[in-house]
Amino acid sequence: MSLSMLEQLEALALEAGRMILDIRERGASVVHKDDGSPVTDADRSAEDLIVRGLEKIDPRIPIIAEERIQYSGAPDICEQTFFLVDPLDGTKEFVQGRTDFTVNICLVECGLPRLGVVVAPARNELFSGDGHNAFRCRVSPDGRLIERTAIRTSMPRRALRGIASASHAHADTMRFLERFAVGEILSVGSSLKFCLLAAGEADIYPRIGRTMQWDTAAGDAILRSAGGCTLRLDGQPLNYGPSCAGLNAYANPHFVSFAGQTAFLRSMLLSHEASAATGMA
Ligand SMILES: Nc1ncnc2c1ncn2[C@@H]1O[C@H](COP(=O)(O)O)[C@@H](OP(=O)(O)O)[C@H]1O
Ligand SMILES: [Mg+2]
Repeated sequence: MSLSMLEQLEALALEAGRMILDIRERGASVVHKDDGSPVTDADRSAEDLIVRGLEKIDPRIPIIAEERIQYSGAPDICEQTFFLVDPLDGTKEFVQGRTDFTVNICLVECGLPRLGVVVAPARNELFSGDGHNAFRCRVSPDGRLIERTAIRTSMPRRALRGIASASHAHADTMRFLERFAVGEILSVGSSLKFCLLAAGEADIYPRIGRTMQWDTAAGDAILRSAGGCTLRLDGQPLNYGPSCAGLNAYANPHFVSFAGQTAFLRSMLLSHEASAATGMA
């Protein structure tokens, strides 16, 4: 029986996750990029493995991957169909010896995140979504899927449960959470934030700060597949694809991810005039 595209992406992300854990076991070497953010040999090796795998799955689909775009530039994107790859999201957490780091692969179609896979290798977990259904899977210590459970977002409560970046939650993010009367706030590194919204463990994830499309696409695909949504602060949809020439082409605007419906989040954003009041749009 031939595997679906989602199953092939899951297998590839699991393989990359195993490689990352092996490198961590041996001791990863860390250098800092021009922007001061860390990169390790685990990021680079996992990305090479994923790119080779994606080229085998469908050589016609262009690949935008975090590390290679910095030295070889971006390929031409036709009709907004392409893979977005972040081989190791949450590199800071990885370097600090924490478990909230992930492997991310997303297929973008028509500017929308359609298929997404996020593997958290140190937590033995995989999340995925195909546009209709989302899954949380347990992974065995040798990297096999051993249990697949369907997940949905939970109906947001009156006191929203917030989730924010562990390493990059700026004052603007905290002000946003206060404005929306968020009660408890979980602090988590990497794209796991989207996955925890998708699994019903949090309600709202505002990101008032810099992210790139490869950081968010796979997690966002899973959240949307589970019934949630992601909007820019002005209430417009968050889309994927190059917005200009150069490296900033794949930078995201500020955004909010939500466990409920798009119309509800949009009316919340507009009624609170979040972007206008803070100048954060
Ligand atoms: N000052 C900074 N240093 C490092 N990464 C930053 C950053 N500001 C934003 N980021 C982005 O935030 C991502 C991590 O997300 P989070 O803060 O939600 O854990 C990083 O992904 P990488 O770890 O793949 O580089 C990076 O793209
Ligand atoms: Mg990243």
